[in-house]
Amino acid sequence: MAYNLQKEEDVKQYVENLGIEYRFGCYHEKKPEVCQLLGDYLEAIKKDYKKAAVVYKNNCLDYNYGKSCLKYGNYSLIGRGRDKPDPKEALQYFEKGCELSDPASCLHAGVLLTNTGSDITVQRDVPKGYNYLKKSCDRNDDMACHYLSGMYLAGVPRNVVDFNPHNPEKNKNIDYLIKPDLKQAFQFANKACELGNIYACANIGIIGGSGFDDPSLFQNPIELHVNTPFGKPSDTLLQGQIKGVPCVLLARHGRKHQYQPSDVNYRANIWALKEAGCTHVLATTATGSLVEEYKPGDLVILDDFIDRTWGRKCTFYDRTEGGPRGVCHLPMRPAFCERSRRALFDAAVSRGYRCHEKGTAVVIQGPRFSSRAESLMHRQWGGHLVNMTTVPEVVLAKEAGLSYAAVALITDYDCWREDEKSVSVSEVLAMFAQNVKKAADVILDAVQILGADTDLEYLNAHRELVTSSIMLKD
Ligand SMILES: CSC[C@H]1O[C@H](OP(=O)(O)O)[C@H](O)[C@@H]1O
Ligand SMILES: Nc1ncnc2[nH]cnc12
Repeated sequence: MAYNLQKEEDVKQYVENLGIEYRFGCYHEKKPEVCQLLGDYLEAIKKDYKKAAVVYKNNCLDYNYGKSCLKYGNYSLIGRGRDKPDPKEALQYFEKGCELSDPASCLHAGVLLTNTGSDITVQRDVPKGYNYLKKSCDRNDDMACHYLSGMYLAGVPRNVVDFNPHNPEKNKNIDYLIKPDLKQAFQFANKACELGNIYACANIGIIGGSGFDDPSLFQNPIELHVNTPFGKPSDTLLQGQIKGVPCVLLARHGRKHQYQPSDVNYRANIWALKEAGCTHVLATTATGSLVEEYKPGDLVILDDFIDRTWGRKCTFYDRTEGGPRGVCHLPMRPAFCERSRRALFDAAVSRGYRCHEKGTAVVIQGPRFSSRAESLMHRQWGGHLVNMTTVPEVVLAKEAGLSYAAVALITDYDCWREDEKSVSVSEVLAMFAQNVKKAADVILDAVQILGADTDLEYLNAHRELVTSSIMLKD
């Protein structure tokens, strides 16, 4: 029969006939896939959860249809189509669904067994739950891979009460059922991303410079202690989420600002972020301005640099034990990732902040500021800004195959202007404090822009560039 679905009567008739067809296919032809459709029909169209529950349950038990076990398990878990929730029964159905090769059932069984929420009443069994999650991830369930990545990132303690996400020192001595393992976390996140889970794709490192290392960017961050072949990063990493996008925050100079620019272990910082699974790094930096139009209080999305630093370790490829092998001759044009630069710039513009789309930073060794003659020379060289930290950070991020961009906040006019006093540290910090909200807003919004991006080819391009730049690997 032909239906005219513009007509209400025809639509009603069509829907009724669909129900009749599904009942016939399920009860007379005994086709389990049609019984599943009947359950979905009762649930979504008739909103008759009691009947839907019976159909799913019977289809799971009588016809061994895994997806129906999952559905009935979910009904048991939330008490749908029945008097009250029954998590123990839910687990039985998830386990049966998993035995029947339904990856989502394995995921649900795994989550129930490993979850620690107070409303969960099944006996916690992490090894068993882990096996279900692993089975699910092996069968290409992206959520299971993502969940496993989270377990390895923070570790799973034997006794949940021992674990304090805000006191990593204490956590060092607790008994873990699954020890934190950043390599495993990264591998599972990678697989989840390849399977299309965009929340596992972007994992954004944020390097906060002078005046920007506010842990309250995240709710309930977890502290990660990381050691690297290149030594320790400036501080513990704070791992959390910003509106659902995984992020890792690191204070460039340490949270107590204990490392001056030439003493920052840039290699350990970038390596640690890479180990924590970061795909991107967004950085802030306080900078002096070398040109009139770039005014204190403005933002600049850096697009190039002039390196005036010396003696800083600026490559991972120096035969450090545990580091990569070969000699890496990396092109530096463009120095910064265009995609991440664009995210920062779009974020600044949509906030209505004064922001320059481009700027070359002259990176001096510090810790002293420039002399007047140096400042005038930096202007002649074509620099727009001056700071002390962008090199080697940008270079190492590029060597690590990461997408790196930096938002500079102008704090002063350095010392090139006639009749004006020179920059001072108190001026820099006061100006930064006055404007830090701008930098924070731009970073937070850029995180959302990058997290929602589904075209991730540029991340592969960053990695491939590194591979193609290495000589003498063995
Ligand atoms: C605090 S004055 C100079 C200092 O400030 C900038 O630090 P960061 O880039 O970490 O914001 C600048 O690069 C100098 O290191
Ligand atoms: N004038 C300046 N020189 C170097 N680093 C800076 N950071 C902020 N202002 C600076």
